[in-house]
Amino acid sequence: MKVLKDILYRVSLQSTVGNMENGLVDIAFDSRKVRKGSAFVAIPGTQVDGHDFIAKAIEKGAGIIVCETLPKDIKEGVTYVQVQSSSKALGIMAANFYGNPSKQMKVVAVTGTNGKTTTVTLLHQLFQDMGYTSGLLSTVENKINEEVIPSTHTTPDSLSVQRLLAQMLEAGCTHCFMEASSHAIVQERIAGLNLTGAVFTNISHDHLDYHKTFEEYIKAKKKLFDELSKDAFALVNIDDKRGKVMVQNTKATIQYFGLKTAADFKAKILSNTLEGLELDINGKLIWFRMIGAFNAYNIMAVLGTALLLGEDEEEVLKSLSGIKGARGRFDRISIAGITAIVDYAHTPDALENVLKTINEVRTGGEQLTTIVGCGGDRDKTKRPVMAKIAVTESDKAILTSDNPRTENPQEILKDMEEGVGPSDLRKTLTIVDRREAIKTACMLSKKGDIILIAGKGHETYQEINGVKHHFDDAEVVTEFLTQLNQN
Ligand SMILES: CC(=O)N[C@H]1[C@@H](OP(=O)(O)OP(=O)(O)OC[C@H]2O[C@@H](n3ccc(=O)[nH]c3=O)[C@H](O)[C@@H]2O)O[C@H](CO)[C@@H](O)[C@@H]1O[C@H](C)C(=O)N[C@@H](C)C(=O)N[C@H](CCC(=O)O)C(=O)O
Ligand SMILES: Nc1ncnc2c1ncn2[C@@H]1O[C@H](COP(=O)(O)OP(=O)(O)OP(=O)(O)O)[C@@H](O)[C@H]1O
Ligand SMILES: N[C@H](CCC[C@H](N)C(=O)O)C(=O)O
Ligand SMILES: [Mg+2]
Repeated sequence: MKVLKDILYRVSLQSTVGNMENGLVDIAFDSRKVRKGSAFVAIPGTQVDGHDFIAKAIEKGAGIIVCETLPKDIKEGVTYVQVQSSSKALGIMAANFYGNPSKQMKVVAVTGTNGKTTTVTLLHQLFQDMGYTSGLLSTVENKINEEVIPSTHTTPDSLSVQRLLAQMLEAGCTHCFMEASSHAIVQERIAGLNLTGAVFTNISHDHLDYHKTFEEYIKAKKKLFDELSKDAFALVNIDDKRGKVMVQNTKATIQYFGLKTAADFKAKILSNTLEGLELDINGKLIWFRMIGAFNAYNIMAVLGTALLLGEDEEEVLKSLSGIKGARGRFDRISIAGITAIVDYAHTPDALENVLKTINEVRTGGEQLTTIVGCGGDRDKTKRPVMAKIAVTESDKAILTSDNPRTENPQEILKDMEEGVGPSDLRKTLTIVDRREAIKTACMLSKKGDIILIAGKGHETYQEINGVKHHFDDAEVVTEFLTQLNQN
């Protein structure tokens, strides 16, 4: 049995009541998961306050309570630990509980509005390809070597992070590549991690529902770099206007990557087509299977990380050149001479990048139809902006539902329509039902045309009122294009 005082190593304590030698069988931050002998950590949340469940946790057998405010009613035989931030304490306690796995592996966290999943997935594939056993924590899936563990968040809660890392270590993983979402950084889901390095891809409009202002959103991402140790590396996109801000207070060794500005890892795009990218990297001309200029940034982030981890440039480029990237990111489906592209672009910046890429690589003449929606219970201010980008950059746009969650899809679409100017109305359709929207786009397309289905990428569900219904953009478009092909 683990002992409380060991688990609290490096947690800054404000006060304690009771026996610090008490044992614990596990740690829980949800009273519903407490069992006899658990330590319960009370966290103030966005919906409720964990402190309101302390009595419930004790009733269920918790012998240790970690909290920010001590309850009035102190129970005999229970140990109370008061800390300034329970979520931070939880991260450090989780790391101690699982034996600090991140100290025995090389863990790299990637943050930024777009490109996190792509970058960590490429890194995982690259290191597997180069003969390492490595782990992955991402929006699409978590992986221990090649074993897939379903993912519920972009960055799991801190207990899950540490548990997964411990499992990775046990499976022989030497590296772990993980996404650090801004929510996770603010909520201290990565507290207690010993990072070998952190990467910044870019920052643009998203999640203002949660962070309230763009400044707060920048601050959230910057916190990752502020907290790196002096032995770590901070690899930053120099072409992003906030790149330097990210690392202005870091103790880590700063390195830059980019395409436009002088950088430690720099590339030039030689060609950009629907087949892939050709890059000039230090005079070497290399072909990659990834599509779009934004992926040149992701490739450079991956190359920089691999080199900072001590890998050989030639070997890295050889492997990287054959890698395809993450599911649902610029996935191409060609049937009946029509090209459908399924992409996870769910921010204005991502949508603009994907559409610009398509417009750069298309030959002209063909019709480009974009199907896009915006998620419910998420940043409302991006809705008109994304609709505007879709209609401006395409020949036809169909506004439809993404994951409405608890919102009325019609209301989300009304918010989106605000972004469509009068002159663009004639090329815009609004079809609430996503399946109908995809069907309509297929029926309006002919040989040579392109359909972009944006926003859901790898997702295989549509979340409506708390229920996830099976829905897969790639599956639906394949069904309708196949029907067209047969007629
Ligand atoms: C807004 C947000 O990020 N919420 C996360 C947060 O929950 P919360 O603060 O709302 O928690 P709460 O429900 O208020 O409860 C507060 C505390 O009381 C506890 N509780 C609650 C009820 C009870 O009966 N007993 C009890 O002890 C809860 O366990 C919790 O510790 O902490 C939870 C545990 O870690 C997360 O699961 C939850 O993610 C929700 C489900 C979510 O949807 N998060 C999204 C927005 C998210 O995190 N997204 C990012 C990616 C974004 C991106 O970059 O695209 C991600 O990393 O996935
Ligand atoms: N470096 C990049 N810059 C801008 N856009 C990008 C970049 N990389 C990918 N994208 C676009 O953003 C979409 C999401 O990419 P990805 O899943 O890699 O990002 P993410 O940061 O993991 O997103 P999330 O916050 O949802 O986890 C892609 O489908 C593509 O349209
Ligand atoms: N991690 C992002 C994913 C958005 C994906 C999009 N399909 C949506 O549902 O809005 C979020 O939770 O905001
Ligand atoms: Mg992601």
